[in-house]
Amino acid sequence: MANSKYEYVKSFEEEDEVMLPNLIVVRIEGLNFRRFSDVHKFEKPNDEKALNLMNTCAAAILEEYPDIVFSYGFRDEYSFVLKKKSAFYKRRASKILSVVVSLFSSVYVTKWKDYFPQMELRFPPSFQSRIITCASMEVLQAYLTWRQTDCHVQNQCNTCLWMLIKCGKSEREAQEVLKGTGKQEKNELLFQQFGINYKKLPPMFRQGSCVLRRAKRFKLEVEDIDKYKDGETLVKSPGRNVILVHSGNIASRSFWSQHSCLLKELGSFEEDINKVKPEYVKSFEFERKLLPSTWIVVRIDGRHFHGFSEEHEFEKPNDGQALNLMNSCAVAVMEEFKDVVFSYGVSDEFSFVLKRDSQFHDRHASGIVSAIVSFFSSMYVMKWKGFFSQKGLKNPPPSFDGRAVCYPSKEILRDYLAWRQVDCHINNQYNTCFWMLVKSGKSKSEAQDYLKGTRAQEKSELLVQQFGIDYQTLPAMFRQGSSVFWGEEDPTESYSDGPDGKSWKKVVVEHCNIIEQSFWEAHPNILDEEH
Ligand SMILES: Nc1nc2c(ncn2[C@@H]2O[C@H](COP(=O)(O)OP(=O)(O)OP(=O)(O)O)[C@@H](O)[C@H]2O)c(=O)[nH]1
Ligand SMILES: [Mg+2]
Ligand SMILES: [Mg+2]
Repeated sequence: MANSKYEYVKSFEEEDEVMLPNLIVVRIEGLNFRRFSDVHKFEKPNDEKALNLMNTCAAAILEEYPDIVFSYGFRDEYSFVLKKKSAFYKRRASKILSVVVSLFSSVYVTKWKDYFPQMELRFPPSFQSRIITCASMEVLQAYLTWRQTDCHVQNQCNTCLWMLIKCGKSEREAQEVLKGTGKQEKNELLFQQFGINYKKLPPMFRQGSCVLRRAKRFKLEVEDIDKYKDGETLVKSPGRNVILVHSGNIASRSFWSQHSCLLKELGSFEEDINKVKPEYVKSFEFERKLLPSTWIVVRIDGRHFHGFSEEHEFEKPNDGQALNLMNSCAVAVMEEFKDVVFSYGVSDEFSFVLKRDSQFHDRHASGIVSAIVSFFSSMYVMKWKGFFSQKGLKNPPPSFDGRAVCYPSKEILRDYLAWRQVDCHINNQYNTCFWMLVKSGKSKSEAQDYLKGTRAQEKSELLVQQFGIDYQTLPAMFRQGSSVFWGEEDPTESYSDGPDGKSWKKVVVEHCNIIEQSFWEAHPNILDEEH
């Protein structure tokens, strides 16, 4: 399809394929979870229900993405390991980290009430995610050991801390008591002061949780079984194809060899390790930064929304409510992330423009993309009922992929937005014709053939002549997409706080031509770098 002079903006997109033979791990972590767990009154130091909710989300990820063969999590983090030869999203880092965090977030919201029936979700949970590349099985082993050691250290420390707080110390005093104490001393403190034998605490708290694929010939009646195999605890089966296991050393040869799918899809470890090389840890913490002083655009796009819209019976070719739901989530993104200065949405996608000098997540691509995608996904599920009161959300809940691209000048940024709006126009005109033909009795392939090679002008005429539709009179939202931005001051209305202390403004949604100069002249503040 001919697609305008603006298409050159695609050349600013960077390749981010994780090359073979690197193994791909995605780690997600709760954003602002301290506040989230306070507001939702999680038990300290471990809330069993919250941990099981995390495990359920991990299980949903394994059920939905067959390339993920192993996952390990504790507290508010989870790591997902893709099989060795995975071609998931062509091994593109940004796509992979975003669809994982997106689905995790939307499942978290969907399943919330199963674990917290008495507690309303007060605000959307958000997670950030990143890719860790492991050049060999040895590096993967080091990564898993590092995470499980962290689980242990954090849990022991938090157990002491909260016991001290529960018996009257302030958080600061408790931290003072624990300063400089080793593993052994902490165990003794727990035993002597509180009669707690650390080793007897639930395995899920001490060891974290693994969700992995069920072996094909898995014969046990899992729900009834507590203990199986050496020192591992199989709690229950959180999904049809996956099992939940707790184990003291997930990066040991023996654990690996007990789970044939790990050996098959990932390979084996040469020997057991008990120390992680510092240079490996450094590599696990590495993150790519986006170029300074460039406009960052994060574009998100619904995953398999063709199927999702069919399943939820969206109106064709445009469902006003579905689009309004997308817009409402974009408004929430702008209110939450004050560095986002403009958003443009069409169909199942939204582009978020961050101001040129934004320091959001230190300009780390994965932090920025995942924070926005995760927040948007949680919001979408939370707001669903408000837009589709008669329709339940089916399983699996929706997810979005995302990527960040830098544009070096305002002109190129505007060409990017023009590219999206031209795309909106082309697709909408085509889809309007296509569905009118189908509704008038043609089969889908007949309609496709009929429209093949037709130009804009011919499509316009077809609509007028055959269906009496003047394309220009169709709703502006369908033809122009939706532009979301901080509106100008209007003292007659009530407003929420604007970006960077500029109060008395509110986010508005308009459907207008953003290709023409006039829009930007009328709204000089949007891309004003003095923000
Ligand atoms: N009926 C209906 N369908 C919509 C609407 N908005 C989006 N869609 C569907 O969502 C699809 C979005 O296109 P894509 O993003 O290219 O396709 P996708 O199925 O989401 O696939 P991926 O993005 O590659 O995962 C469209 O082809 C439509 O089928 C709507 O308002 N009504
Ligand atoms: Mg899509
Ligand atoms: Mg799309």
